[in-house]
Amino acid sequence: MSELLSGKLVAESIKEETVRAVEELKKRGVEPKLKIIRVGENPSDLSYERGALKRMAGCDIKTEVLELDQGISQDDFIAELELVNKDDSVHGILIFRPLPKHIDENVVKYVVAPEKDVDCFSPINVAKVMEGDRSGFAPCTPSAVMEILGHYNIDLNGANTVVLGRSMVVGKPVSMLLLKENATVTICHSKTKDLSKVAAAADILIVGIGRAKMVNSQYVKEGAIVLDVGINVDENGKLCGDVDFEDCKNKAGMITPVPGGVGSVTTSVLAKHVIKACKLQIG
Ligand SMILES: NC(=O)C1=CN([C@@H]2O[C@H](COP(=O)(O)OP(=O)(O)OC[C@H]3O[C@@H](n4cnc5c(N)ncnc54)[C@H](OP(=O)(O)O)[C@@H]3O)[C@@H](O)[C@H]2O)C=CC1
Ligand SMILES: Nc1nc(=O)c2c([nH]1)NC[C@@H]1CN(c3ccc(C(=O)N[C@@H](CCC(=O)O)C(=O)O)cc3)C=[N+]21
Repeated sequence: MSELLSGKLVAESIKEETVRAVEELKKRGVEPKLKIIRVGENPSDLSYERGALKRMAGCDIKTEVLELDQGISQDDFIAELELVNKDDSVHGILIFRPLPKHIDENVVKYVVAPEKDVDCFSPINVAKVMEGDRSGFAPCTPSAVMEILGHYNIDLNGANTVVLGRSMVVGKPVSMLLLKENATVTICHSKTKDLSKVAAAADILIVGIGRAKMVNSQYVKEGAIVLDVGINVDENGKLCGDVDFEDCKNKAGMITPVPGGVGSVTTSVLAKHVIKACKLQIG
């Protein structure tokens, strides 16, 4: 059995740092606050919301959920978002995505205040991730991957890293964050030829494709480090990743489980980002 990369452990260590930072802010009379904006009742939004609320409570970060009707017009959504932008008591804004189809994300993304945009929706923050400028906010999930690699002192310098998936939520930003740390990055997607062969060349394999247990031991080089970003529900209704953990656990050198892996670090990063946003805004 390979070494388990424990997201829970990493989450706990980020949480401790965050709790201390919140205490400091409160001494200065500042109460950090996150506003979650949810349109409708998408189950995956609700599941993230539950985890986020629990984590924020554990860090003593005030959190409010703005629940908007599934049918809200784009103009009304923008008006609501502008109110949150202007509200000085709110330091961080998390908008659940994807938004309903009638609300154009390519319009709305320009509205969210970049200094409050804790999950990298604004093009300003996307550009900063591309440029390797750490002054903005990278999305929480890719940042969680980096936190795990950092916590376990995994050397990225020149490391042969393969990322499966190229979404704006996971694959693309994590690739840019890895590149910033001088990893050599190969980005794969649904059109990649000989996917298992490309993956099996990696020293570090990051998987975010949304295909339950698709990545088996054929995709994994002996001793490779495997981080599974996937969150799916298997045939028995249990949470599982995009990696077939049972098949890969002996071949990989280090591997994240699901649950208890990357997903459990995401909300800790969210809390960390709220504190960063708060500090940015109070100066
Ligand atoms: N841990 C957490 O907190 C979070 C976890 N997730 C999870 O991460 C996973 C990915 O999410 P997300 O990026 O939003 O998903 P998307 O569906 O937006 O993107 C999936 C990506 O994987 C690629 N892909 C899909 N099927 C294959 C395949 N058979 N072979 C190779 N590449 C493939 C797609 O390629 P193409 O571009 O060619 O279509 C695409 O780039 C999901 O399991 C999701 O639940 C997501 C957000 C947060
Ligand atoms: N702007 C935005 N950013 C997101 O990151 C985002 C989003 N919108 N919309 C919804 C999806 C879905 N998503 C989940 C994350 C964790 C769990 C989850 O189940 N987490 C478990 C832990 C899982 C584990 O331990 O691996 C928990 O919190 O207990 C589910 C869903 C994020 N999303």
